[in-house]
Amino acid sequence: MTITITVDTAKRLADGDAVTVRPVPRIAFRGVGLRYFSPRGETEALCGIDLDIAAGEFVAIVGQSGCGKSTLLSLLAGLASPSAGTVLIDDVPVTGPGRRVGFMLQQDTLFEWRTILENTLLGPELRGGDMAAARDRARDLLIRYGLGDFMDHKPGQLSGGMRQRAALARTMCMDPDILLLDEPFSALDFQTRLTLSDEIADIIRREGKTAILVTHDIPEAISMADRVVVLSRRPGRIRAVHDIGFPSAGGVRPRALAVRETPEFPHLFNTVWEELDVHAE
Ligand SMILES: Nc1ncnc2c1ncn2[C@@H]1O[C@H](COP(=O)(O)OP(=O)(O)OP(=O)(O)O)[C@@H](O)[C@H]1O
Repeated sequence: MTITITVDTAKRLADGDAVTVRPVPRIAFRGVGLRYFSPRGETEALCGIDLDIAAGEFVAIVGQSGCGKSTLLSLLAGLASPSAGTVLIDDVPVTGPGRRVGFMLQQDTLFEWRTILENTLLGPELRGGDMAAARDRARDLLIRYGLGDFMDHKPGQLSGGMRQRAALARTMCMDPDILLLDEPFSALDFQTRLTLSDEIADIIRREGKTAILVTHDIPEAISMADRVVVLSRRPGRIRAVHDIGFPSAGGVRPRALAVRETPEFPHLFNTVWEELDVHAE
């Protein structure tokens, strides 16, 4: 007999059983569906989502507008509950917002009246605890993200890319295991977007976080992620999952550019584009 088990259940096996040990995924969607109810009627946003994401993996979600991408993130953040199925983090169902999940959004939502350091310290202030340690961590993060000289500046004195790095520092200061990135670069100009997406993917990988990026930008998804998940039109179902085999950044050219110049890129881009089915009625 061959049994596939999780690490947790390995102890219970009888001698002689052939065993494939599979670690518990950091994130699991099991048969997940979600319907919104409003005075204007019912909207089925997601249907039959089954997806495992390993610890440390970087997954991008692409799909047409309104297909349920942000809803998927809200389910993981515990801000919405599934109408069907279960969302699990380390095998534990998500029942509400928790400390393990951090958000990075399109709008950086920095408080304009607070300095960059004070913005970075917002989470620890709300959570309470050792503020001296939090201050050290915040300073260290800001230095590492290239904002060491701007800690005492107000957000209005920073460029769009710097503001997003500050927003990332604020999220990372809470040390989440999982990062949800909801179109974090879409308000930036193209050049900033390319370099910042590289920088942020590197930071997230270096710090061993598990990340889910929602984006409309196929090249961005391909160049940042380990896997690209394509959702169908609403109700969002998983249409395809692509493993991305490009090596990590490290060269002189930004990975976002280098990936676009590989021979595999056009085929992958066209495949995802067709799966998005933008012209269908
Ligand atoms: N709170 C809500 N109440 C009712 N319907 C909602 C609610 N939030 C989202 N919807 C609907 O659910 C569907 C999925 O929305 P969602 O924001 O998840 O899509 P999306 O793929 O992230 O869209 P976009 O790419 O445009 O941001 C849409 O039709 C949206 O109008």
